[in-house]
Amino acid sequence: MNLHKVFNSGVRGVGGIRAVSDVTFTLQRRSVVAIVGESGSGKSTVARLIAGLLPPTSGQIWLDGQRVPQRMAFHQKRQHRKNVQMIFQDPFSALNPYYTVRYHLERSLRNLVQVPKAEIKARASEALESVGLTPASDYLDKRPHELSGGQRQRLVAAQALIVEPKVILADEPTSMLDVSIRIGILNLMKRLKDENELSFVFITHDLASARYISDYILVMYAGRVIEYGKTDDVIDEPTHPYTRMLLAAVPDPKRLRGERNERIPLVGEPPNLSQLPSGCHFHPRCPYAMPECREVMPVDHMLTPDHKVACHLVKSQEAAANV
Ligand SMILES: Nc1ncnc2c1ncn2[C@@H]1O[C@H](COP(=O)(O)OP(=O)(O)OP(=O)(O)O)[C@@H](O)[C@H]1O
Repeated sequence: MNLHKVFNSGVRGVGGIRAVSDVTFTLQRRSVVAIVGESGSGKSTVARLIAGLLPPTSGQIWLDGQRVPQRMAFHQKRQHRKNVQMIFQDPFSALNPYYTVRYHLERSLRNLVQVPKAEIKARASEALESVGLTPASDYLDKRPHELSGGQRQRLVAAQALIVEPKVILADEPTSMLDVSIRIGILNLMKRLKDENELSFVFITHDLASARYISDYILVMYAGRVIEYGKTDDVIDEPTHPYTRMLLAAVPDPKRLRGERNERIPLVGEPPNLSQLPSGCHFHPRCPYAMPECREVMPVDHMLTPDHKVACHLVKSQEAAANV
C-alpha cells in the first residue's frame, strides 16, 4: 500500500530516481494481477519490493492480514521468501549449469522449509510432475543445458512451487521463449493458480499475454498506477490516454478488443524519473492535455467499484456530461 521507492541517482545535484510512487493494489487469493507499462515504468521494482528484495522508501506490504516488516530479520526474510517466490525472465540465469534438476529442487526446499529427509525426494518429483515435466525420473538427473527454454522455465516454476508459496511474482516469464512455447507456460500458470490456491503478479510488456492470463490489469506510467481494473474492462474500455496508446501499439489490437475506442498512436518517450514533469507526469505526451494537467497531479477516479483511473480528462468529461 502506498509503496514508494526512490533510488539514489549517484550523481551530485541530480535528485533521486522516483522508480515507484504511491502504488497501491490488492492481490486476491487465486487471482492474477498483470502489471503492464513501458520499459522503466517501475514494474520490476514493484515486484522486487513485494518480494522483499528491496526495502521500500515508504509504504507497507500486507500478506494475509499481516504487515510485512520493512527491514526483516533473517528468519522473517526466510519466511517471506517461502511465501513470496519470484520467477525471472531468463530461466538460465536462475539455474546453476553444474547442478542437476534434482539438486536445484532439493536446494530450494532445504533452504526455506523444514521437510523430513525422506520426503524431499518425493516432493521434488511431485513438483516436476505438477509443471508438466513427466515422468519426473526422466528429468531429475539432467542439467539445465540439457533442457529446452520452455522446460527450463517449467523447472524454475517447479522450484518456486516446491516451497508452497502464497504468491508468485513472475517478471516477464515468457518474454525469452518462442511464441509457440509461451502459451504452454501461461496455461501452466493458470492451472497452478487454480490447483494451489496461489496468486500471481505477472509483469509483462505483452498485453495479449496479460489479457490471456490476468484477472486484473494495473497500468504503470513513470512509477505510478494510472489505470487499474478488471482485465476485460481495461482492455475493452481503456480510459487513460496512456492505456489507449499502449493498446494502439499492439500489432493486432483487434485481437485484444473491439474498435470502439479511438486509437491514439504511442508517441514520445517516458520522462526522466529524476526530473519528473509537474502535474500529471504523462501530460507532455498526452494529446488531450489541459492546463490543469500541467499543474495538478490527478487523483484516482473510480469509474466502477473495480475500475479506477488517474486522469483529469475523465473528471472533466463527466462534468460536461452532467451539465
Ligand atoms: N537498483 C537501482 N538503482 C538505481 N535505479 C534503478 C535501480 N533499479 C531500477 N532502477 C530504475 O528504476 C526505474 C524503474 O525500473 P524498473 O526495472 O522497475 O522498470 P520496468 O518497468 O520493470 O522496466 P523493464 O520493463 O525494462 O524491466 C528505471 O529508471 C531504472 O533504471
